[in-house]
Amino acid sequence: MTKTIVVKIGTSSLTQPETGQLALSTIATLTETLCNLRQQGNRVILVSSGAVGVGCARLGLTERPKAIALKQAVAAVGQGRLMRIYDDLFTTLQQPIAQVLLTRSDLVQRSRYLNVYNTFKELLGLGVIPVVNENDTVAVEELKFGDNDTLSALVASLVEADWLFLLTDVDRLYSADPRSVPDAKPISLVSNIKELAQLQIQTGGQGSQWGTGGMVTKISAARIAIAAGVRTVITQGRFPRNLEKILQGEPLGTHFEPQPEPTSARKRWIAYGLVPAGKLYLDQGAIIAISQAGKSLLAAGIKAVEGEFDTQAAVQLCDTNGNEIARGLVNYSSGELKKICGRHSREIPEILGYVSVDTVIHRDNLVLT
Ligand SMILES: Nc1ncnc2c1ncn2[C@@H]1O[C@H](COP(=O)(O)OP(=O)(O)O)[C@@H](O)[C@H]1O
Ligand SMILES: N[C@@H](CCC(=O)OP(=O)(O)O)C(=O)O
Repeated sequence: MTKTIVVKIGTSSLTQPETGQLALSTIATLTETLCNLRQQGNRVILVSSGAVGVGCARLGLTERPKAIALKQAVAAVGQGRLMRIYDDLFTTLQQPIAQVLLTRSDLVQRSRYLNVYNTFKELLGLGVIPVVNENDTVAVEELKFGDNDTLSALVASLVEADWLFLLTDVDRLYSADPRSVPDAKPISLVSNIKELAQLQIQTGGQGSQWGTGGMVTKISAARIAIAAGVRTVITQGRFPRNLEKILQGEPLGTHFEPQPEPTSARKRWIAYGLVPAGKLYLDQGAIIAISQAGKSLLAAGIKAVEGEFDTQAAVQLCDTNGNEIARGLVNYSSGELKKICGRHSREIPEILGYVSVDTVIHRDNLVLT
């Protein structure tokens, strides 16, 4: 049966760790594998990192730049090289590809979000393999995906993919970073989000020399994807042929089972497409009301408000320790909320001097994260 498959490959798999030069055999095998998947009738999207790494190698830089302007310049050099290599390899196998460079702002505005969706739909309908990356050269700090693990999960969620593969330089997820904890236990299956919390996985530092987020971003990517009903697998990038084996049922890598009832597309956009502009800290009663009883959020349960935002902004809903529980679109600005937090809904007209809605966030605009 035809499947939609999103494959994300990290810099650590695309380049040789010792020299930073391209790992040509890996890229060639990945190309062949993705073409095979296409020929079997699947829709395939490749999310490829490497612009900064390849740009560094091209310019003889031995470290990933920290200064933003330099990183953006280096990415502009590397992205072109990367696409050239992909296009040469895919063209050898008669497979058309397309470059899709995204920034977070492309997903924040609903009309642009839908536009991106339509473009992917057309490309996949044409049998093209879109090669996606963050548009590093123009992305501004506040509106960045920051890492391609998150980007790939958002793309998989957008196109409602069946599979998301996160290819990296370890064969699977472990209970702790196997580089520093040699007896860390391999994890083969995560059946639901609750289990993920119970596993208490340690993710150590920032990952390999050239990678960006380490395992932290892969786990949060898996959360986003499984909430959208996408089965997610973390596996080793050095052996791209394993993708076909996994699709045939071999138990390789770490599998995250998709949520049985995926969150709706609009709620996914609220939770992960939008960039939260502030935080509301909730008392225990409000947390139970929104998370267990499926209720809307009322002003009475808000203990504190953080950030400056207008009505209809996306905010994070947290417990008093700052742990995020949900996100939603507010019916009041931060200025109004600071006045009415902790107060009963019937007091709102008197405090504000005008009549407005009872709910601070209506349950239709509220999504548990
Ligand atoms: N719990 C863990 N299980 C597996 N790997 C981990 C874990 N915690 C941290 N890591 C590290 O994450 C690295 C992969 O992340 P990263 O370097 O960002 O890769 P990529 O470039 O593929 O995105 C691994 O090399 C590994 O050292
Ligand atoms: N957009 C950046 C990659 C960011 C990123 O997430 O890198 P990685 O951790 O190697 O997947 C680039 O192309 O260099």
